[in-house]
Amino acid sequence: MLTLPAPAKINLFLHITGQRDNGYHELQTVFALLDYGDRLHFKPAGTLTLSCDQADVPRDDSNLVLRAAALLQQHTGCRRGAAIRLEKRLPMGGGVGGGSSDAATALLGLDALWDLNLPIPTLAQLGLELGADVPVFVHGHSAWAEGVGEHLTPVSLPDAHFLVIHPGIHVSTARIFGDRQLTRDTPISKLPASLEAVLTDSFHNDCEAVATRHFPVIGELLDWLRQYAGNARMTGTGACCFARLTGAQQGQQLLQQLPQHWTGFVARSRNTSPLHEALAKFRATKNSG
Ligand SMILES: C[C@@](CO)(OP(=O)(O)O)[C@H](O)COP(=O)(O)OP(=O)(O)OC[C@H]1O[C@@H](n2ccc(N)nc2=O)[C@H](O)[C@@H]1O
Ligand SMILES: Nc1ncnc2c1ncn2[C@@H]1O[C@H](COP(=O)(O)OP(=O)(O)O)[C@@H](O)[C@H]1O
Repeated sequence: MLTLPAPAKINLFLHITGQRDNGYHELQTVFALLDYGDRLHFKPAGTLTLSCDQADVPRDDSNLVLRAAALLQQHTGCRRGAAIRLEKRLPMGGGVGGGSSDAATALLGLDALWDLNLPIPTLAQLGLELGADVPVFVHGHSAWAEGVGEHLTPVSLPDAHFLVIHPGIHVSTARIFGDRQLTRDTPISKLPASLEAVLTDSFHNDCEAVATRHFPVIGELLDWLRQYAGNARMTGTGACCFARLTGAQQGQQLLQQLPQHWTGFVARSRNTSPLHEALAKFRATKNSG
């Protein structure tokens, strides 16, 4: 049995700098990986199956975990199976990359379980076919991202705690990107010098205004967070919003005061993904045994 984490991410800012002919948006962002997320359990088996502890998670071929597994089989010709159990903790359509991270963990976990040993760039290329956010989780570093999110430069962020709140709604990425009022001309920025710099006003999330118009509760959530932390912001295309904390304790206190119907978690940013740390341990144990 192999158990691996699928960490969340937050976009510390998100600038839309243009749009390609195929409709996809050019962006600039910093992905901060977090030490909180889903978990996947893998058992060798004759066929591919997926189970999940949460009723609203798709278990059919639309689940990114099964799509990742099928893509890996197709790419390598491998016909081995696995019984995969998904422990879902991240909100779906929350902008914290749960589905993309599950897909990356499935790619890397099955690569290890099936002894395929594909290079990381190959797995990231396969991941990109599943979603723009998958490569950052495959590479496993907090990163400055450009293009549609596939041009990644690892960054070293200072150790920071964040409160991440989900207002209980599902935001479709395609709906936000399809809005005519979305600002698509933010000037290109240079890689900022520090985390503090990206949490200041000149960096922002271009999707925030559109998402708040579609879902006023996101504006209410930002107002609530800003009473306690000036740097509150939405992540990705929503719906979650986050604030940098003075420490874990402040986060626990704020979670106690959370209005009804909102849920949240406190997490630390990680420069190296917990997934890659767990895989390194798995490989070390395998090689020594
Ligand atoms: C913008 C981000 C920032 O992290 O938003 P979140 O999804 O995390 O909220 C992501 O890059 C999103 O990546 P991901 O969620 O994988 O998106 P995909 O499945 O590839 O695309 C969903 C839809 O969004 C639109 N899309 C996506 C990415 C992009 N750079 N431009 C787009 O226009 C396309 O219409 C696409 O059909
Ligand atoms: N394993 C999965 N976990 C979450 N969502 C999934 C998964 N597989 C497929 N999906 C689909 O992807 C959509 C967005 O996924 P998610 O990554 O949670 O959102 P976001 O990109 O906003 O963080 C979901 O609404 C769901 O329909």
